[in-house]
Amino acid sequence: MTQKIAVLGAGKIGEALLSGMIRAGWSSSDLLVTARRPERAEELCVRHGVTAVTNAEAAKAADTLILAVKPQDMAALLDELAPHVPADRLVISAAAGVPTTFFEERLAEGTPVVRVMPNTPVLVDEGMSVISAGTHATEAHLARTEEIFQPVGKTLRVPESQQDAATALSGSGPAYFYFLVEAMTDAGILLGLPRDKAHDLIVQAAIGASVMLRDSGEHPVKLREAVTSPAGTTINAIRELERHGVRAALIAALEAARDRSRELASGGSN
Ligand SMILES: NC(=O)C1=CN([C@@H]2O[C@H](COP(=O)(O)OP(=O)(O)OC[C@H]3O[C@@H](n4cnc5c(N)ncnc54)[C@H](OP(=O)(O)O)[C@@H]3O)[C@@H](O)[C@H]2O)C=CC1
Ligand SMILES: O=C(O)[C@@H]1CCC=N1
Repeated sequence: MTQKIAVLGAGKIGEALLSGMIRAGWSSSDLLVTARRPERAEELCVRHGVTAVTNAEAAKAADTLILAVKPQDMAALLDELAPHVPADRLVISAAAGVPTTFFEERLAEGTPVVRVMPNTPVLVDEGMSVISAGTHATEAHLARTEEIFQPVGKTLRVPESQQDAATALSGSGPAYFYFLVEAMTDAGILLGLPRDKAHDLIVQAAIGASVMLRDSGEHPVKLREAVTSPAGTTINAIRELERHGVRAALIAALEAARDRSRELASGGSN
C-alpha cells in the first residue's frame, strides 16, 4: 500500500496541517490535496509543492485521508467519496461535532475512522490534537494518526463522548485568547498607550504567563496570587473581572461552543 496522505478540503486547518507535515519531513511528493475551487488548489500547489487531485483520485492514491471540510459539507463529500474509498483506507476527520458513526454509515463496512480535533497553533508546532477512535480503528490506526499530528504539537486520546467538550476548550480555545488580547489592547489604548506598544505588552504577558503555566507545575491560582499584592493594582482589576461576571461568561461561552458542536453532529445548518 502507498504511504501517501491526502488532505481533502484543504482550507485553513487543512493547510495548517499540510504545512506542519512538510516541516516534519514528509515529502511533498507524498502529500495530495483537494479543494473545491481550482484557484485554491493551484495556490496550495505553488505554496507547498504538493499535488492537487480530485476527491476520488485522493481516495485511490492515498492510504490516509484527512477530511477537513466544514461539518455542513461533510455529507456531500462522503456521497462523492464513498464509491472510491477501499475499506483499508484510514479516514481521519477533523470536523467539529461530526461523530465517527456518521462516516462509518456512509463508507464501506469496516473502514477505520479516527476523529481528531486540532487547533490552529499547529501552524507553529504548538497545536493540540484531541483524538478518538471509531468502531473499526485499531491501535495501529491511532498510532498512525499520532504520527501525523504529534510533530505539530501535543496529542491527547479521549473517549469520543468527550470530543464536543474538547472542541469547546481546545479546538476553539485559541480564539478566546485572541479575543482577550484584543480587549486588553483596547484597554491599553484607553489608558493612553499607543496601539503597537499596548499590543506588545499584552502579547508578552500572555507568552510569559503561558510558559509559566506550562513549565512551573503550579496551579493557576498560585500563579495569580504571586502577582496580586496586598492593596495593590492587580486585586482592583480582579474585583472588576468578578463584578462583571467574566468567570461566568467564560463558562457560558464554552458551554455554548459545546452545544454547537453537538448540533453539528448531523452536519448541522449554517
Ligand atoms: N479553523 C479551525 O481552527 C479548526 C477547524 N476545524 C474543522 O476543520 C474543518 C474546516 O474548517 P476551516 O479550515 O476553518 O474551514 P475552511 O472553509 O477554511 O476550509 C474548508 C475547505 O474545504 C473545501 N471544500 C468544501 N467542500 C469540498 C469538497 N467537496 N471537496 C474539496 N474541498 C472542499 C472548501 O473549499 P472552498 O474554499 O472552495 O469553499 C474550503 O477550502 C471544519 O470541519 C472545522 O470544524 C477543526 C479544528 C480547528
Ligand atoms: O469554529 C469552529 O467551528 C471550528 C472548530 C473548532 C475551531 N474552529
